[in-house]
Amino acid sequence: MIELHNVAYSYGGGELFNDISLKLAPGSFHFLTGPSGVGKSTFLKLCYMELAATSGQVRVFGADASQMTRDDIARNRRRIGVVHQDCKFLDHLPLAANVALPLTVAGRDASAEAANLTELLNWVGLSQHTDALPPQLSGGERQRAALARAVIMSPDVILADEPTGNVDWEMSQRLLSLLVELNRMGKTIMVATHDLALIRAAKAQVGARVLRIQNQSVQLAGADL
Ligand SMILES: Nc1ncnc2c1ncn2[C@@H]1O[C@H](COP(=O)(O)OP(=O)(O)OP(=O)(O)O)[C@@H](O)[C@H]1O
Repeated sequence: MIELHNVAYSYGGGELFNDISLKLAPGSFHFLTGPSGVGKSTFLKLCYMELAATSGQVRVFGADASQMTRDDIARNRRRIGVVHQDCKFLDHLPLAANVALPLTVAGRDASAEAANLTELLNWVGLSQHTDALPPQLSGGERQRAALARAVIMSPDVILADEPTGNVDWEMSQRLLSLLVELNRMGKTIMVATHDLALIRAAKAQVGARVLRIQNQSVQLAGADL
């Protein structure tokens, strides 16, 4: 699905990553961990082609990201659902319209897919809040709305950046179970988190692998977690 071959990345100062090689196989579930500032968000951005590798090759759905046109990148990105760390919404639009936004942006008729939208909002437990404006939602509701927005285009891959960052344990378990359910449906998942308790809880439910960023590299963590 997503492959990195000898990838390095630098924002202009020192190298953040050096010589990373990794494959995200279809249907896999990975956690990406490491201390704050180590490069988890940057790594995800390389995977969804928000950033281009300084050297080496990122291959997304079989194609070299550096050779893709802007249209290719846009088309391939629709197959990747991203849950951003800060989950921004358009505050003047109700929740349902915010979740449906990727459909609208892709030129699809959101009203024709209203049944799917209703089902999706129900799945994340937000059917009572469809008309609420984003500022009226709690942290956990916003995170679940962000997850719904990330999956509305039926992506093959879901990349989530600290999806449980600002929620309590019960809500983080609920978000985790939604991600596990998506994985069971065949989606490839990568979750960046520094929450080791969440990783342990997930390992009891799903065959997740844990990648740790350290020494400018990404390594498979052992069973010590
Ligand atoms: N646009 C940017 N320009 C320059 N440096 C940046 C930029 N974005 C991030 N960085 C730096 O790159 C490093 C990695 O940042 P990144 O956000 O990827 O880390 P992270 O592991 O996701 O952190 P956190 O867990 O705190 O979200 C940090 O030192 C950060 O300051």
